[in-house]
Amino acid sequence: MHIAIAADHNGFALKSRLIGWLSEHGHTVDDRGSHTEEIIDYPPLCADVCRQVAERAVDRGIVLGGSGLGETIACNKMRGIRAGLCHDLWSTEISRGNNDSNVLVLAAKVLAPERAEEIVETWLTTPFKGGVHARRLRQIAELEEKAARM
Ligand SMILES: O=C(CO)[C@H](O)[C@H](O)COP(=O)(O)O
Repeated sequence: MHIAIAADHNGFALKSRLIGWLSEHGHTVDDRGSHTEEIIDYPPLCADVCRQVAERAVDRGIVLGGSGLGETIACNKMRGIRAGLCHDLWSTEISRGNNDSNVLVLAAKVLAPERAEEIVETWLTTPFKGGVHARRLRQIAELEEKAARM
């Protein structure tokens, strides 16, 4: 897959490791920054990755922060984005199987690097189940449309 990835200062080190893992596993990675451990605000990084996903310049996005909570809020403000904050394999499977998440958010201050790799692998290989979940995603998309008109 073609994946855009970004991290703030808290996620920088884990981002570097994951870029290596993704490349070793045959994925094409677009590193959108940050490129240093200097303190940086995460919302513009989230917006950039999500724009790549929404415009289909890439297949999926990955964003890393300390807790990942603010990143998840920011990403889900972007039209067409379904971002999931995943700390374990079960929620990762749900985020793909039920929610068809197109952006994965990871908490660098919570996850061991090995677990982060397992989560990424699960997230990249779990298919969307469709069915009743497709109906619910349509309902979420309708909420997004209504909110845009408010
Ligand atoms: O995870 C995050 C947001 O959800 C950020 O990494 C975190 O909020 C940055 O905070 P600080 O500047 O205090 O390191």
